[in-house]
Amino acid sequence: MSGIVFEGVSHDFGAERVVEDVSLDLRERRVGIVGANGSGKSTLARMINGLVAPTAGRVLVDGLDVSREARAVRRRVGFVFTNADNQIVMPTVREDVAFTLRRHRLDRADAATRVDAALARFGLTELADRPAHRLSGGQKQLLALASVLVAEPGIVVADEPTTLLDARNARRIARYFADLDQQLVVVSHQLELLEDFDRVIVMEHGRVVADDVPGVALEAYRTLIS
Ligand SMILES: Nc1ncnc2c1ncn2[C@@H]1O[C@H](COP(=O)(O)OP(=O)(O)OP(=O)(O)O)[C@@H](O)[C@H]1O
Repeated sequence: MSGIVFEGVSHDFGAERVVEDVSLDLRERRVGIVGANGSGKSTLARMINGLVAPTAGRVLVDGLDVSREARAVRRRVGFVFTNADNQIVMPTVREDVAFTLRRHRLDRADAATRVDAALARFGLTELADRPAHRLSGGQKQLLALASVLVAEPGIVVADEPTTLLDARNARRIARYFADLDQQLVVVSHQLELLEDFDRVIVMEHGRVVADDVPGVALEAYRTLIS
């Protein structure tokens, strides 16, 4: 059973219900999630790898219940945070990308080859020995993507991964996403990034209010916020 399944999922932060009875069966390769600020997109995305637990219902990843089998799920799901600073754990750019591979039991040469390839793919080769915390906001976003994707997780969830990128790097990421073999779930306010996705979910006040091919779903969202 591959894919991501939400079964009657709700989530409350204190007295506030921020996700309300969401049921989805996500098997498409590229799924976008859009919605106004505070509509519950990040909370929904975070439930895919157990960063947030459902208050009601359950989330399954490849048939595994995320609440019960969090470790196994986290090995399959790579999560790219909105705020890349949350993700930087090592002093330099190269070390940070390499850190993801520490559990992969690769020999040094294989690991170095993969790290170099990831750095090149995200335009970070020149910055490899720089202190990671001193990169610009956009460079940190590229680093966050490289650090997650170097491990080639089966599913990639990215929460607003292109907000700080210039047009050239945003196109670089869009092309990279288009070529990615893995399943990809992207939360974004940049609607053009999702235009050639397979499916787009529109959230409003914690509920799914549209769920369709991008042409239809994005139009519904534009109408909603206009
Ligand atoms: N840790 C938290 N504790 C309490 N409330 C929270 C927490 N995280 C989010 N919320 C609240 O839950 C609601 C949904 O937040 P969420 O981050 O899922 O929205 P979003 O659609 O991703 O918004 P944005 O587009 O602004 O990133 C908001 O009202 C927010 O204030």
